[in-house]
Amino acid sequence: MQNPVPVLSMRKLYSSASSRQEFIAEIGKAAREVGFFYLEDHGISLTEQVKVLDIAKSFFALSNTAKKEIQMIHSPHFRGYSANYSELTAGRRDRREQFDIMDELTAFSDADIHHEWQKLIGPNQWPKQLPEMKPQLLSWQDKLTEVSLQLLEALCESLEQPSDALSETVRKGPYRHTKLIKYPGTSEGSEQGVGAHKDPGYLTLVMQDENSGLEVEFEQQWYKVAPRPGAFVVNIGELLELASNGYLKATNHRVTSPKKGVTRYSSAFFMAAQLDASVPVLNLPPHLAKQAKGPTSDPNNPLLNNVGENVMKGRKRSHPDVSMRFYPQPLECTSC
Ligand SMILES: O=C(O)CCC(=O)C(=O)O
Ligand SMILES: [Fe+2]
Repeated sequence: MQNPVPVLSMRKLYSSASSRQEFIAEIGKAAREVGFFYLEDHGISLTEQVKVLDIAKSFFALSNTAKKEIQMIHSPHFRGYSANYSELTAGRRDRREQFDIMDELTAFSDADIHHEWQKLIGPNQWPKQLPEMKPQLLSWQDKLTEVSLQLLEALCESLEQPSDALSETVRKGPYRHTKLIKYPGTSEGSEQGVGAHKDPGYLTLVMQDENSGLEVEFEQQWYKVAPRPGAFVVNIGELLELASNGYLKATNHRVTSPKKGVTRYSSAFFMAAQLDASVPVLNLPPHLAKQAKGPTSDPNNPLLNNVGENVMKGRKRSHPDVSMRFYPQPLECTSC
């Protein structure tokens, strides 16, 4: 079977009332059946996208010394550069270099910290060699937030809820996380660029360059999500699966390394509820509720009520070196 990921045009959301309803039906179907879709006509130009991929290329081309100056190991807030094989997914090392940012904020003073997850909040680390990177990526992050918030509203409508059914959970500002990623080629056949996983938040928007590598699991098979110029690849995260009691689907995906001589660049934007939010399980109408089989992830998943604690748990698991340096007690004890 060919690529099961459908293509949606966001323009429909702002055209006639009937196009809007069409979009809502399409996004609902895609989010339920595949958990992935391509998004076109989202208002972010190809030029802006290329600029972000270009700054990613410039960043990863900096010397190792320059990149190490802003390595994540210097940041208790899990921001900055990660070298190949330093991140773990499903317990295995990912062969990818990354640069992570989140909201640019001032860290809490120790006296104001009541929950460990508050330490996620703080400033980003930026390379002094590329002063344009900070304004460019922060503005990119804002634009992708706008798109994601509109998609979240459309998804609420597709569940026959008011469009603002989840707005309270992002009112103070959703939790946002942007990554620039470089996947180096390999002669080893298929290496783990990033291992199979579901994203934890509400929604993820991925921008790929012209090289494929992203794969999605659909009906127990892996499919390549080929790049589509100008389109974002959007996927549903576990928080939306839980909020819809499993009606919407958070889908496993992974990236396999490109072959020798090819380098793949991408950027992923993750949006979750604000860190102190309690996310409601939506009260679906009976005809949808009877198709909601409960989430495939752990039904006792504390994600719904402890967004911040869960983000922290995920960051520690992915970056054990940062965790060891700043949060030396064992993982199991994070909430004791
Ligand atoms: O690089 C990509 O295409 C996707 C990356 C991804 O799934 C992730 O970082 O969660
Ligand atoms: Fe992902």
